[in-house]
Amino acid sequence: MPNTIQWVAVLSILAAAVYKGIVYPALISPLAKIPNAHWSVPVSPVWMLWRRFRMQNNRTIQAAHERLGPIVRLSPSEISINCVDGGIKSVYTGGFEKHEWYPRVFGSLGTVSMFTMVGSKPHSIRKRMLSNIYSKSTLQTSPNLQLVSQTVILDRLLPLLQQTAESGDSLDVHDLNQGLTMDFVSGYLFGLRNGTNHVQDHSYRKHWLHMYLCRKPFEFYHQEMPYLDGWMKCLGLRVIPKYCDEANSMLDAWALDLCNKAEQSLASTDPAIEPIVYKQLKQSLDKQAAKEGVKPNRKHQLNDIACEMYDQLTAGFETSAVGLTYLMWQLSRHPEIQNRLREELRTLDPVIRIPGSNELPSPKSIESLPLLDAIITETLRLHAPIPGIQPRVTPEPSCSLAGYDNIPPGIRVNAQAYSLHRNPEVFPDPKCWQPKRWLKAENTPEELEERRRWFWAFGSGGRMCVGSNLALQETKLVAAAIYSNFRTTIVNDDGIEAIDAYTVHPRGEKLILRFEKV
Ligand code: HEM
Repeated sequence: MPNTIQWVAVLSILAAAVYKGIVYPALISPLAKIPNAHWSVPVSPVWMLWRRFRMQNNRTIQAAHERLGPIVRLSPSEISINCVDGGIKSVYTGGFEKHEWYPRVFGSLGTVSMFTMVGSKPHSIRKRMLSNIYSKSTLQTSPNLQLVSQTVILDRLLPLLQQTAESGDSLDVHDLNQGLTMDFVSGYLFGLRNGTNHVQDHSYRKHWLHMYLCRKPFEFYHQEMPYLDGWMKCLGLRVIPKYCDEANSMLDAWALDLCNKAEQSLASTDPAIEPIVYKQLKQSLDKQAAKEGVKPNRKHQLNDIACEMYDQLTAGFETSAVGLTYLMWQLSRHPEIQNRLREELRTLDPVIRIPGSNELPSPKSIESLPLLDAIITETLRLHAPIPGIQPRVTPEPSCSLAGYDNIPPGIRVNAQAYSLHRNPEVFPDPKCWQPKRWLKAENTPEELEERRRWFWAFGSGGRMCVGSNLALQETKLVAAAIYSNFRTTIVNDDGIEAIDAYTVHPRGEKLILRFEKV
C-alpha cells in the first residue's frame, strides 16, 4: 500500500497536470479569451488534426471565422487570424518568423531554401541576392525572358493549339498548363536551352508530374505529425510509402542535373543559354563567402543552389498553372467576358496571331490592359493557388492581435488567402467570379484600395512571393496569346473544384476544353 507521502506526491503531480493541461490553457492563459473553433481546442489539438487529416483545413478555418469573427483558436497553441489591421499586417509585415512547418514539408536535398528558411536573418540575405532578378523592371526588359516567352508561346504553345483547333479534338489544359509554366520558369532560371520542354515532350511531362504529385496525399504527416513516420519506421512500418522516397530522389537528381547543365553555361552571355537566376545566385554566394573570408565548399554550394532552384521551379510552375487553369475555366463559362477580353487584346501592337506573329507585344503593353488585369486578379482571389495557411510564430515577449493582448510567444499563428478572399464586406457575393470588382471604371478608389489590402494571393511582407511579377507577366502573356486566337468552351470539367490543401489543384486533376479559331 502507498504511504501518505506517496499519495500526496501522486495527487500533487495529478493536480499539476490538470492545471497545466486543462485549467491554465482553458481558463487562465491569455489565449483562453480567444473564441474556440471547437470546445476541445484549448486542451487538445486532436479536433484540428482530424480535420487536416481529412483534408478539410481551409474550409474548417473559414467556417470558424464566419461563425466567430477575425480571430479563432484552433488548438492549445495555434490561432488563426482573418483581418488586415491587427492581423496580417502585424504578423506578416511585423517580422514574425516562419514556423518549422515549412522545412518539414518542403525541405529538399537535405538543406533549406529562401522559401523554407525559418530565421529572418539568413532569409533576408538570400532574398537580397535574388529580388532584383525578379523585379518587374528586370523581367519586362530581360532579353533572356523575352526569348523564353517567344519560344514557348510562338513555337510551342500556339502551334499545338492551332493543331488541336483544326482537328476538332479537345485538350486537357490543366496538364498542358503545368508543362507551360515549367518551361517558362526553368527557361528563366537556367537559360532557354538548359530548361525544360514539357509542352512538347508530353510523355516526360506525364512522368515528371506523376512523380511530383504522388507525394501530395502524404503532406499531412510532414506538416502536422513530423515524427510519426520515423517512429513507425523503427517498428518496421511506414505511413509514407517508399515510392515517395523514390520520387524525392528522382526530383533531387533532376534539379541537380539542371544545375549541372547551367554550370556549364555560366560564362555565356547569349540570351538563349545564359542561366540568369542560377548565375545570379552563384555569384552572390561567392561574394558573400568572400565577404565572410571563407572559401566556398563547392559541393555544399551546389546543393544549396540546387535546393533553391528546385523550390523556385516547383513554387513557380504549380501555382501559375493552377491560376491559368481556373482562368481558362472561368472564361469558358463566361463567353461574354471572353469576347470583351478578345476585343481588348486586339488593341495590342502587334496583335498576337497564329499563323503570322514572329514577335510579341511588349510585356508593359500587356500589363496595362485593364480587363485582362481584372480577370487575372479575380481568378487569383477566388481560386488562389495557395489558399492554405501560412504559419508563423508569435514573438517574445508577447504580442497583440485582433484586439487580444498578451498573446504569449511560441504560438503558431496563421492566416489563409482562402478566408481573407471571402470576406463579404470587402468582396460582396464572394463566391461569385466577378472581374468587374477590380475595374477602375466600376468602383470607387476607396473600394479598390480596400480590396487590394485584402488581396493575399502572393502573401505579404518580407516573405511575400518573390516570383509574383514573373507569375503575372507569364499568366497575362499566355492568356493574351490564347484569347487573341481562340474561343474556348468546356468539354469536361468534372472534378474542377479545388482540393483543400496548402497548394491546390482541381480535384479531378483535369480540365478538358475545345479550341475554336477566331
Ligand atoms: C500565380 C502564381 C504564384 C502564386 C499564387 C504564388 C504565391 C506565393 C505565396 C502565397 C507565397 C508565400 C507563401 C508562404 O509564406 O507560405 C509565395 C512564396 C514564394 N514564391 Fe510564389 N507564387 C506564385 C508564383 C511564383 C513563381 C513564378 C515563383 C518563381 C520564382 C515563385 C517563387 C516563390 C518563392 C521562392 C517564395 C518564397 C519567398 C520567401 O520566402 O521569401 N512563386 N508564393
